[in-house]
Amino acid sequence: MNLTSSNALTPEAVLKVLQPVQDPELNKSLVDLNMIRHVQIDGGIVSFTLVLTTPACPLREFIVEDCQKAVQTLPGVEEVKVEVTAETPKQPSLPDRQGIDGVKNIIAVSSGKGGVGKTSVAVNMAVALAQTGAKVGLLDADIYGPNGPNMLGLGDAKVMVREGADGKEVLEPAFNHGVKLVSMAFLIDKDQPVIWRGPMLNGVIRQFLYQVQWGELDYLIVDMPPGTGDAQLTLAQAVPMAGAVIVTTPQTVALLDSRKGLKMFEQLGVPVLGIIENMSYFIPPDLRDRQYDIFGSGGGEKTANELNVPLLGRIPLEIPLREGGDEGIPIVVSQPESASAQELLKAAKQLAARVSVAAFANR
Ligand SMILES: Nc1ncnc2c1ncn2[C@@H]1O[C@H](COP(=O)(O)OP(=O)(O)OP(=O)(O)O)[C@@H](O)[C@H]1O
Repeated sequence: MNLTSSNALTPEAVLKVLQPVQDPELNKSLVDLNMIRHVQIDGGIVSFTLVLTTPACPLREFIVEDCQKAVQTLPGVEEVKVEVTAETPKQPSLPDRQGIDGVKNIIAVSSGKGGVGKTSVAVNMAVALAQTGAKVGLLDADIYGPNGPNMLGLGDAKVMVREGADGKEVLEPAFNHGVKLVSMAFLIDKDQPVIWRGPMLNGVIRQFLYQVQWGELDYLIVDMPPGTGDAQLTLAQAVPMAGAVIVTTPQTVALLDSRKGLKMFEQLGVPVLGIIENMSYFIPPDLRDRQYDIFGSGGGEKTANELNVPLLGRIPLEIPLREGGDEGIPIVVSQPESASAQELLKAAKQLAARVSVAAFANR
């Protein structure tokens, strides 16, 4: 009997023992998903690359640990080295909707009504995703309150127009905190009221989608105007969307409006990836262990359950979040350890996970 060969530590033996380890979100074997690559053996040291479906994977440590435990059951293993990288899947294209070259996932951030913190959430989630290593763009399509540039510290930025390789005009996005940005604010005179008819808005949104040099992006976050209007319709009919996120506060009135928004996206064939409850509770700066439910509590969770969509996060009301927005340094950069920054990062990771699940479900 040849004991050495049957017990030999080989790449095949490593893949075999990793076969039952699943991606907990996709419920499929990591090996079958081609997420385990470049298995190498050097004496008792086993090394391989784990290719996740998003750099923002919320279960990264958990999956690495599962892999290490499985490989350590093989005789002769002294150490398991896992190099973690990511390849974000691209949403499949649709016959009647034209994707953007290089842009893998387009995500709308919407709210039923204004002032719920939609832009703050969109900006911070975009920056949080970039912090995990993802390539991120932000299209600020909120004509009524295009605050994206101010919140990203790009208040004085202008859209740069130049001639592309094919002689057509192309727009260069602005860039800060790891995020590429184009905003309606770049086109609007700050002192003039915005009176745009549907076709005009439609034209600008399409220009921002297709004429901007976005380059390679894992996620393009679109900050929508509040409500259910032309911008939502244009976006949903133009590009294949990974999905929409609805931002709400815990109050009943805000939640009723959110339900309408959610129904609208469903009617347009855009999956709702989740709800984010903002201003969930107030943390006083001088009493950090206290929480006050200024706008009520539990509303986001109740609505998410009722409508069968995940609640991606509950962001507290904190003064530094507002200050960060005013100063152009998002709280995930200025105070990453704060409760709201942590919750925004968690929500961004949950969102990325939902996008990956949707991309694989559509294959
Ligand atoms: N969790 C929070 N804690 C503290 N301040 C917040 C929070 N969320 C938002 N704000 C503040 O509330 C104000 C409104 O937020 P924001 O502009 O993000 O809302 P919005 O929903 O995008 O509004 P609109 O749709 O009307 O443009 C801003 O001054 C912002 O800094």
